[in-house]
Parts: sequence; structure tokens; C-alpha cells
Amino acid sequence: MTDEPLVSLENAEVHFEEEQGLLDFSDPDVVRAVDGVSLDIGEKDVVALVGESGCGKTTLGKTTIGLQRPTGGSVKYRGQDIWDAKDGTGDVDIPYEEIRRSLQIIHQDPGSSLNPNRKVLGTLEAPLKKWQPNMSSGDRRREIVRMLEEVGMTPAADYAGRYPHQLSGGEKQRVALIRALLMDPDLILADEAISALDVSLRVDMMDLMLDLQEQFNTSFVFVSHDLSNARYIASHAGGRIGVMYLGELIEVGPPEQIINDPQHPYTKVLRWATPDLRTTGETEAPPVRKIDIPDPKNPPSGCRFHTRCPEAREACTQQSPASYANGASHRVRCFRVDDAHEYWSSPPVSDEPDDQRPTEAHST
Ligand SMILES: Nc1ncnc2c1ncn2[C@@H]1O[C@H](COP(=O)(O)OP(=O)(O)OP(=O)(O)O)[C@@H](O)[C@H]1O
Repeated sequence: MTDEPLVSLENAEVHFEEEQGLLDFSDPDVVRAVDGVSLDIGEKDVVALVGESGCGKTTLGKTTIGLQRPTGGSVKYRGQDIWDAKDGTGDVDIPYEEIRRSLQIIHQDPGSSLNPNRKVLGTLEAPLKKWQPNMSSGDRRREIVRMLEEVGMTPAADYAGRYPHQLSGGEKQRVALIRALLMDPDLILADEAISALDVSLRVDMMDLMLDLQEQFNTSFVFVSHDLSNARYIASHAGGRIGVMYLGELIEVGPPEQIINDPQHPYTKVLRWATPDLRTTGETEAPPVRKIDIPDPKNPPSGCRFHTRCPEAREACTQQSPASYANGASHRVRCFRVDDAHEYWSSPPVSDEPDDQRPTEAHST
């Protein structure tokens, strides 16, 4: 990693206002999809984002690559605020076009991101024509053949002439991956890029991404709801796992730390919920006080996990934990990593019904 992060999020938030009917005059509900997330991504870095459905992984991933405008905080590419570059405000050192090319995405469903009426050759020629207009047609084709062979789609000439419906799910995803790589990106967001594939093909696809990541010196943000897959990618790439809960990044660190010695009680729940990662001492019952996930439109006050957390104390209901450093590359949003915090002298929470507790929305 160089000193300047490739992408840097500072206190980023994305709050979505729910759509309302014309004759609804009340204030719209707001979903806090991403809240107060700070994260640096370096060159050749890999961050696997995990968490339950709806916790904000995709929104955070899209914010990281400049596809989602944050409603608060900042997102910078090599020190350049992405949205200042887009809007032409302030001193723009890196043009938006350059940022757009450098930050790419591959989607969960490659079928819908490939034009059904375009052969593979046409799909892959488009980015080269746009970003390398001086490249001769022959060189373009040579490059595409080389990439198809690289990802195991041989004979390449045969695959180049196929339409998306003539490809398997894994082959479509490989074409989407080549298309992103042909832009010569610095960072690729792989948004649940393997979840639609047959289980037997997922490891192959992850291995391919790891190979290409290494070969092209690309950084990856890998979004997954599966902690095992996140561990596989992050540990093979020497990267990190980031755990999200209700819009917040509650723990981020090296995979072996996150899996073998998680510090946030919610990370322990995720590990418990992943059968092949459960440790022998773990119980049959999930390590939570309550199963129900709170409504992201009305998240709990203080620590968002306190309503389910078996370790929660009164302090957790009142204050939102900072992101504490716990070693060089490990951060945790939980008072328990701060030996001096008043949490330790505060009484355990009583299990009164949630509706008797103040929420952020009600208490402000
Ligand atoms: N464009 C939008 N408008 C309104 N709400 C949105 C929008 N996009 C996402 N949300 C809401 O923001 C929250 C986070 O969604 P997001 O898709 O980022 O979560 P996720 O962790 O990726 O979920 P999943 O694993 O189910 O894809 C959810 O409550 C979702 O309904």
C-alpha cells in the first residue's frame, strides 16, 4: 500500500428517502443504508464486505466506486473527491472520466448486464474502443483472445462469436470480469458476483478473481452474504473482511482475526450462522438475546446491535461506539475493546420490550 489510499471513505452516509404518494404530506421515512462509514482501500487491496441482507453492503460498495452519491461524508479517489470531480466543484485534479474508468463493477447477475443482442467480441471491443481509441482493430482482437484464454474460455474464437444466451452463468460472469478488466481499472466491486453460480463453480470463480487480481494488480471490494466465501477471498489475497450491521461497518480486519477471534458480538453471530466456521465450543442457540433484526428506518439508539447483543449494558443503549483500533489493521465498533470505557461499570440491559426504549428517531 502507498501512503495515499486508492479510495478513502470518511464518515460516509447514504440515507434513502422512501417514495411517497402525491397526497401523503407526512415526512418521508428514511432508510439509513450506510451510516458513518470510514474506510481506506489501498492499491492491490481486497476487502470482503459481509452482513445480513439489507445491512447496506451493496450501497457501501457502490458508494466506494462512485456509483452511489453519499448524502453525507466524503469519498475520495487518490485524494480527489469523486463528487466534486463529477460536479466540477473545487479544484479538480483528476477528471471524473478517469475516475469512472478506474472504478468498475461486476454484478450479481451477469445475464442482465450483458447486451443479449451483442456477441462476446462486440461486448469486449466496446471498452477498448472507448478507452484505447488508438489501438488497431487487430491488436484489439489479439487482446480479447488473450483475455478469453486467460479465463479458460477456449477456443477463444468460438466464444468470441457467441451471444450471451449461448454461455453458461459462469462463462457470462467471466465475460463481465474481462469487460471490467479491459478498462484497466484500479478497483473492481464484485457485488455478490458468485452467488448466482452453482455452488460447485463458486470456488473456481473466486480462484479466477484472485489470479486476475494478482496479475492485473487490481483492488477488489467483494460483497457477499457468506462469511466462508469472504474468508476465502480475503485470506488468499492477504486482504480484510468488513462486517456490516444496519448500515454501519462494525468490525474490519484480517480474516483470521475476524473468524478466529472476533471482537464484535455481531461478528460472532455471523460466524455462528456459518456452519463450516462454527467452533466446537459454540452452542446450538444463536449468541443473541433476540432474533429479530430492527427496522433500518428506525434503528436502535446507541449501539445498533444492543437490542440483540448478549453483552449489552446500559451504556450501549445511550452512546454509539466509536470505531476503536485494536492493532494495526483491525477496527471494532464496540465498547468492549476499550478497557477504560464506562461500559464496564454500567449495568446489563434489562429485556424490556423494544417499544419502551427510545430510538434515535424518537429521542432527537
Ligand atoms: N435506491 C434505494 N432506495 C431506497 N432504499 C434503498 C435503495 N437501495 C437500497 N435501499 C435500502 O437500503 C438498505 C440497504 O440495502 P443494500 O442493498 O445496500 O443492502 P445489502 O446488504 O446489499 O442487501 P442484500 O444482501 O439483500 O443485497 C435496505 O434497507 C434497502 O431496502
